[in-house]
Amino acid sequence: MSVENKKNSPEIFTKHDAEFKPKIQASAIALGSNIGDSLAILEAATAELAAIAGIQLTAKSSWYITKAVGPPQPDYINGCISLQVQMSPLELLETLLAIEQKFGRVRQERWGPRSLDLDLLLYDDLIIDTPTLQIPHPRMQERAFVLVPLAEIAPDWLEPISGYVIRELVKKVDCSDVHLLKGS
Ligand SMILES: Nc1ncnc2c1ncn2[C@@H]1O[C@H](COP(=O)(O)O)[C@@H](O)[C@H]1O
Ligand SMILES: Nc1nc2c(c(=O)[nH]1)N=C(COP(=O)(O)OP(=O)(O)O)CN2
Repeated sequence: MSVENKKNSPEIFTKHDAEFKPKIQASAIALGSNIGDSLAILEAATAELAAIAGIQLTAKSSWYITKAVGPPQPDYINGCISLQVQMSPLELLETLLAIEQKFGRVRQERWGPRSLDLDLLLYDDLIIDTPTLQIPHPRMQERAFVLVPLAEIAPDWLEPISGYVIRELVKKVDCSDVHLLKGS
């Protein structure tokens, strides 16, 4: 198959094809922060992403206060956005990592506190499994702090590994530690 055809057929991407630039695709991103002025950081990061060429913000969830999963640390603010992107999954990941850096993200312990975490959850119905990038995000199915905001903006999006849509996945997790941040 020609490169041009591969670009237009996301369903036949393989792990070796993550650098191909497709036409416009939908993507979902999870945002989280529990250090600094988290709400301001999350709003600014969203605006920063939306201003990038090749990215269009299509939906933004409410913000939620969530109990930290992992070692003891302050509560997080979490939310999700959906985008139309005209960049490859790898380019999108690099864009997210650059914005994390800009907002002072320091990588320390796994699941430790951070000023900004941006996770690439879904990219159309693509499945990618490489050392640097896994899509769908491998832990999204078990995370109420991801599924609750995602269900708000994309209830019918199919998570291609489980075969369930987001509104079904959110019913399978305990959402008692996820609370709407009033006014967001
Ligand atoms: N789907 C993904 N979204 C974000 N980061 C990913 C994804 N798949 C692999 N990665 C790698 O994870 C680290 C970032 O880890 P965090 O501690 O969650 O920020 C990054 O180096 C990616 O290569
Ligand atoms: N409530 C809440 N808890 C969390 C949150 C979060 O956003 N909200 N992010 C984490 C992410 O940890 P890390 O990025 O190190 O791991 P990952 O690669 O599994 O996403 C760990 N725990």
